[in-house]
Amino acid sequence: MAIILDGKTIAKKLEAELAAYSRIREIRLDVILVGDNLASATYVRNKHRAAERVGMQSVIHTLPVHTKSEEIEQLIEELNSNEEVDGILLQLPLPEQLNSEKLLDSIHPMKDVDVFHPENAGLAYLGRPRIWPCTPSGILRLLHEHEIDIVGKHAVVVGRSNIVGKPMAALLQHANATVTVCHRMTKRLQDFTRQADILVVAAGSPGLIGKDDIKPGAVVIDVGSEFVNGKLTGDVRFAEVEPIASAITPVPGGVGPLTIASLLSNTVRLASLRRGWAN
Ligand SMILES: Nc1nc(=O)c2c([nH]1)NC[C@@H]1CN(c3ccc(C(=O)N[C@@H](CCC(=O)O)C(=O)O)cc3)C=[N+]21
Repeated sequence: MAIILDGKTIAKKLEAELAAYSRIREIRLDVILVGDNLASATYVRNKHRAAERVGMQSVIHTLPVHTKSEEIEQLIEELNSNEEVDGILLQLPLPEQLNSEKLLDSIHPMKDVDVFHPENAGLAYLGRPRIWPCTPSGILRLLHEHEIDIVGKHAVVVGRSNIVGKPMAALLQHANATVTVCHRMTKRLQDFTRQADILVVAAGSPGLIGKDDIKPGAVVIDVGSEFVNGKLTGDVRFAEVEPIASAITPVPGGVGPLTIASLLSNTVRLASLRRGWAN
């Protein structure tokens, strides 16, 4: 029987802290959503609602699927130079005609809430973070709130994306874990995952991890969130892993809500750095 790491409850707690701050300062997050990807629309709506709950201004720019790169660049340019805008998030994935890297690079580093800009990523990887990407920082908060010790533990991260896997590994290392990173080319994945005291699965591969892939007593963090037959499905087969793990996140209700709370928190942080409110 594992402890269920309830992301919703901790997200609420984080939101309460942020709401207290939003009462003193006006903070604004702008989200750009291109195309009509159903999952993206859901996540963007969740972000908008969370921002409203904490009293933050949230503006969503919904653009049609065939929008030209130049139009998005122009919008980003406007938001970059608009003093009222504290954070800019370009929702991924983008339609295939668009160059994500180029567009993400054009977001001003002081408004880059996702930590995609090389300057922010570089600072974070050097251990001098302005902010950490939303999902990794949410996961660290989750571990911290449940008093799960990280120091000296073997953390295994499955996935090496710029938004989750890479920064997750860096952040765990920063928190003094011993870190192994696995990915789709890893041979004998199970040999690695079975050694994990803390297993973070961010492969985007529904049901990838089962009971034979974990060490009894492991802490299992499931970052997977794919719609399978209309149902949000994680990378971990929860029902079979839960009895063996010591703690596990559910999907939904685990990492997702904390990712959003961290997004709001990152927006506040960048606002205070940019506007000189930082203490
Ligand atoms: N530039 C960018 N930044 C992102 O951070 C980003 C992105 N693009 N593209 C897509 C992924 C995915 N992502 C999620 C956010 C919230 C939930 C979430 O709220 N999940 C809820 C439930 C979702 C639902 O209502 O069905 C939960 O797990 O309980 C999930 C996934 C952010 N992403």
